[in-house]
Amino acid sequence: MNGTSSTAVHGIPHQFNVSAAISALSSKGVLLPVAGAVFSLIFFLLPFISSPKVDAPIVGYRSVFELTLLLRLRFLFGAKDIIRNGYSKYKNVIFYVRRIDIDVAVVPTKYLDELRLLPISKLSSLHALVANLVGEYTYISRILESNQHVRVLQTHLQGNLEKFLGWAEEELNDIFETTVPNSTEWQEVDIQDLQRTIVSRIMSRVFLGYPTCRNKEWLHLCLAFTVNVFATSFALRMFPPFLHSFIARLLPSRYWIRRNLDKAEKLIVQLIDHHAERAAQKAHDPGMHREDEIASLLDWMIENAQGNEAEPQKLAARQLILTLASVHTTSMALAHALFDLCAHPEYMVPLREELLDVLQQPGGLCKRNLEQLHKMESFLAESQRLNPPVLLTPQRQVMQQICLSDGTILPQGTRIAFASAAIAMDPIINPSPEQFDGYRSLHKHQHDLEHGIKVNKHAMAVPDKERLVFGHGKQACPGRFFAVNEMKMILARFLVGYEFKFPEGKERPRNFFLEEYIVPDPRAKLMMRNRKM
Ligand code: HEM
Repeated sequence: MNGTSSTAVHGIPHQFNVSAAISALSSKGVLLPVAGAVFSLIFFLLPFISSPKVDAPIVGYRSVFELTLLLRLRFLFGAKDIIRNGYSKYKNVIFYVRRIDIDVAVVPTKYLDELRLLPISKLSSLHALVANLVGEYTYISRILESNQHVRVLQTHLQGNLEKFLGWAEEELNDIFETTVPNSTEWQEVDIQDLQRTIVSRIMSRVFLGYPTCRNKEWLHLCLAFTVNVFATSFALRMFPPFLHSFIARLLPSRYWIRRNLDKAEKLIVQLIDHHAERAAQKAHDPGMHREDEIASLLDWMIENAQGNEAEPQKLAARQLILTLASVHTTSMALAHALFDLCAHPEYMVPLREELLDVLQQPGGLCKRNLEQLHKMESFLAESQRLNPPVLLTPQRQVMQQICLSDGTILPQGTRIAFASAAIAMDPIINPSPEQFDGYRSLHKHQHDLEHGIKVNKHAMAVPDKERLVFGHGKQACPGRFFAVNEMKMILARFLVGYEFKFPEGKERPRNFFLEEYIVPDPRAKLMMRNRKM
């Protein structure tokens, strides 16, 4: 996946990705290592995988005679059933699943309350992410040096949500004028690619500001980096750690990660210079408003850097990591929502009516109006419930031994995760879980209101034991409030201006699974045309 080509990049993101993994695995740079993996597994890998650290059942074996190697290989494409069966059998106790590179302890949600506020020094999502992405060889381990990428979202993005959503809307207006197909005739559209284009422009506007958000080279980097990171990490995870340094040198995708980072750094240096020029202008013109200085999250990161955080190399890596966390997750969720809308067209009219009603208020797609789109939020939440990006979330690495309230010990080095997707399909939590009910969370909230519970614990961005798609606790996704509003804003534009349907003879595309990651079929398209007003 080269760093300059202008062809569309199909990628998926950790919670962050799977079509990246799928296209990555099918790219010729990775086929060889994948084939080698089988050999490697048989002869080397098994002795190197640490055995379970917690005394808990291991799920998934078909019989006592099944080889562990086969179970690990089956997890590659059969994780959904293995985890779901494990969850139905051991809902309230810890059980293990065997991934190709590690055993993961799946922990029941009864422990969430005591785990959610533990400091990162004890239980770390970052370390789990870095390990999943084989960070030492994909340069992702740089995020362990500081948490600046989380601070900027938790403080500046979250604190100025309205302003950033305003910028998002501006960018969206331009995208709909210049990029989104415009025709009164039905035409087939690669809707996943279109969503990636839209979301990467919006995120770049927020992260780097205007005009970088329209810089083709940067936009390509955003998508290529994720694909290259996933391609490299999936290939490496097939091999025992002692071979990683050797295999990494053979992987073209790893070479391209390095190139992506170098290019990003050059661009960031220009932006740092620009920031310095504006700061100098301000020194001459004290009347200049502070708002003019902070034109992007990058500006905030420069101004609020601690230690060596403002070094261009570090800022560039963090910007790409922010992109990796935000673009594919959001664009995939939007693609799923449109697939679900076509599969359940009865929702189109009520969602559109709610939207047109809200748009009677001044402010267009401002935060206040977006918050009124209750049906749309419920619909998006249902689409995510049935099509989450990851089956096991949140994931954490135990950094120091933890003793749980019932005496259960989680030893240092244990990888823990929650069976988020299986929980969402639990009929006690969500009756008739296989059925798509676009108003499910709306009805739950209405039911709560009737019983005097005013707080909306069913709001999409509020992490809850029964809804873990954005993680949970202190380390839950720091971009989730922006993400939900952004998705509503984009879906609203499509609903107002367009009609959709599946191509002739097609139905809702199935999802692909790779380990715990889920992606929509990367080949799936939609038909769209301008709506007659
Ligand atoms: C539908 C869209 C999204 C989904 C489903 C999603 C999901 C997640 C999940 C499950 C986590 C891990 C949380 C945990 O371990 O408890 C996470 C982390 C993260 N997300 Fe999101 N996310 C989305 C959009 C975004 C957006 C738009 C941004 C940026 C504005 C963002 C930034 C991040 C970052 C930086 C992290 C890593 C935090 C860390 O390093 O600990 N995400 N996300």
